[in-house]
Amino acid sequence: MIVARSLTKIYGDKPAVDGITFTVEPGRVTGFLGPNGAGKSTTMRMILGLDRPTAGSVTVNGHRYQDSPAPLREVGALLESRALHPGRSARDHLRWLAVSNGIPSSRVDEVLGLVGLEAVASKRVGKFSLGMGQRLGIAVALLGDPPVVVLDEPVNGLDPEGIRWVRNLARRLAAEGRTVFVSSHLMSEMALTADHLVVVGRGRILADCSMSEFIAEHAASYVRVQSPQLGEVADLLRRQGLDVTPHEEELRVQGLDAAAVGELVGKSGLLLHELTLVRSSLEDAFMTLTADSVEYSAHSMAATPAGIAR
Ligand SMILES: Nc1ncnc2c1ncn2[C@@H]1O[C@H](COP(=O)(O)OP(=O)(O)OP(=O)(O)O)[C@@H](O)[C@H]1O
Repeated sequence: MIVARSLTKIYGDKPAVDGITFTVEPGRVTGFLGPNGAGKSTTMRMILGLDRPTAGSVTVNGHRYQDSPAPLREVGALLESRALHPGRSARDHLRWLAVSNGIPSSRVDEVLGLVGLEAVASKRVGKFSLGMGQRLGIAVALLGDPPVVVLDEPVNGLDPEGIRWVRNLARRLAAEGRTVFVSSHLMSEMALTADHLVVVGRGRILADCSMSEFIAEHAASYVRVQSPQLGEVADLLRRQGLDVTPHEEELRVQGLDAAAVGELVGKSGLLLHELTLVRSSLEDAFMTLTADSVEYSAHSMAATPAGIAR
């Protein structure tokens, strides 16, 4: 379990992480979601003792990471910036880490198999593609068979098969009872992977809830109704207490599902030309939630078109 309390990191006079409190529970995948610059990597670096909090604290299984007697066996991590010796093979890199952390070298071939790198285990890591490098990073994270796994943007640079593999791996690790904390700036990715979400923007928590609560609260849906008798249909539905918004040549109806709206209109003898459930995507919900927290948005670029052309 990871517990952050009022965790804060200030660079210069700018808070990168601004007093956040959250818990990452075992047995589920917790998605750490936020736009670029939201403070995800900084938070993960503090979890792993690579950055010192300006204030507040974060503990892994009850103590600070740097106080752990066997850190690699306690927390496995994939961070964005990896320090790999380019001349070393993948197997030698893992062996070196295993030996220096008291992990049996038999585990090296196990993790190479787990991440699908057996065939290139002897290749120099300097020659690895981005995707192979990500797989090696995940092999490092799993080397100590840790109960807590922290993955910073693990799908970066992966092809669709690799993305699916990471997703399944994260879910499997959680099903084994581990604490799995995965960062991403893509809601669509998290929607398929995470059971729980911690959403951050500009170093602050914007949401901390289950995936299903997030969907229920933020992904709005309505029934689109088209009819040659739009005014009468609107009156009928409003009399039933429904929330009806005229929009161009259609009505947007909230409060009942499409079938129930259709039955109501059908019973009244009014004509219907279209009845569709429209769900705003989770990506839209995430964009709306984080709109004020995005550091570099397309709007600021659009305001300076000359700058883009150069
Ligand atoms: N070493 C540093 N020195 C100064 N500022 C930093 C440093 N590291 C991060 N920052 C700033 O802190 C803020 C949060 O950065 P961080 O990398 O944690 O965000 P992130 O959510 O991981 O985003 P990304 O997905 O772009 O990496 C940003 O404004 C960033 O510019």
